[in-house]
Amino acid sequence: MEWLSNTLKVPDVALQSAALERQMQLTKPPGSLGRLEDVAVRLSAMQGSEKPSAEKINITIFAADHGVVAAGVSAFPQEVTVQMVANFSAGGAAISVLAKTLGASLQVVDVGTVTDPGTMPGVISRRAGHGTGNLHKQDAMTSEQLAIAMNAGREAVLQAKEMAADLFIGGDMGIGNTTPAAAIACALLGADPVDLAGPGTGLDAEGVSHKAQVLQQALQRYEGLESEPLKVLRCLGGFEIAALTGAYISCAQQGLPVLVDGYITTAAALVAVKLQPGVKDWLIFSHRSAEPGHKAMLEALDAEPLLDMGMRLGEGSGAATAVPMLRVACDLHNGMATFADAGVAEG
Ligand SMILES: Cc1cc2ncn([C@H]3O[C@H](COP(=O)(O)O)[C@@H](O)[C@H]3O)c2cc1C
Ligand SMILES: O=C(O)c1cccnc1
Repeated sequence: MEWLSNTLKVPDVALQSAALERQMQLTKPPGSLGRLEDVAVRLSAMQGSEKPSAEKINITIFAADHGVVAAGVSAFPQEVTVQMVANFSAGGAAISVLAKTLGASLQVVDVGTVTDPGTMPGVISRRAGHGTGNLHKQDAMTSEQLAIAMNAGREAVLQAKEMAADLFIGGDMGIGNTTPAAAIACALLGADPVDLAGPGTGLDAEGVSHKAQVLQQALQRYEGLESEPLKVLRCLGGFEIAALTGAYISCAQQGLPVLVDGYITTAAALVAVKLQPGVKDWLIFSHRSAEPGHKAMLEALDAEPLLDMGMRLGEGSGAATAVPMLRVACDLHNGMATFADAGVAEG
């Protein structure tokens, strides 16, 4: 995993200044397009292009199972993970529909569901195991498994780069994965599980309180986690979260902008940024999940997402929903006339 410490690219400062300058010259009061302006300027700097674009989107969903489901932390049974992999492949999931709407490429990487889904169209097998160990009682994974999962993320990004994607969206599928996501956030932020555990797929208040207890017990087994992001990922994470972390670091190494999705992907982003702070420059945060603990993670990352739609699905669905906004931002940036072009008087 030496690649983890490879140098990150840095967004182009000259293009950022040029894009900012252009925004000031477009026929509108400066700043009047609000965050659409920021996003176009950031994309221009990240893509190293005077004409930012969000047309060619690569969506990769990482799917895996979680031993901690045995502790009763999800409203849904574990077999749903592999059933949803089949649903992605058949085109019936929310993200399948969104990918079609956006004309985005969609692939699924199986990083370790409990049962092997076998060969399916659009599903790549990079299995690190048959689900993680139960983080309530043991380390979630071994170092070897962590490396397989993180490499799976890197490989997906290299492919996205090869197909000249403008933007990378990572999605998650794994019943129980709001628990490792919360565990990671608690460990890295020194937060209390009571504040970060939420209903996920639909636990009631009693279920949420049980989940917080499971998290509390899991966290008690470790010390000094705040300064050890890789250990946090290995002991308290999941294969798909590790793959997403690897993918985000890889995007920063390749200079590929990322649209971060919701709760689970933000936990992966948190690990990536703790490992390599420069990753943050490549992340655009798409939406605020309805999962209550998302807010704390976003605040820790000093991130203000574009949308707040009450979504809490995962799969990359929140990020995909924000893509039209990025397209609008790019079209405005690239297509509007300047004051000089249009002969409009400046203020
Ligand atoms: C049918 C279905 C489709 C999903 N797609 C994403 N998730 C989301 O919900 C799960 C996390 O919530 P929890 O920790 O409560 O299990 C993950 O699989 C996540 O991707 C789904 C969940 C279900 C049930
Ligand atoms: O925001 C998310 O990513 C999320 C929230 C609940 C369940 N699954 C995913």
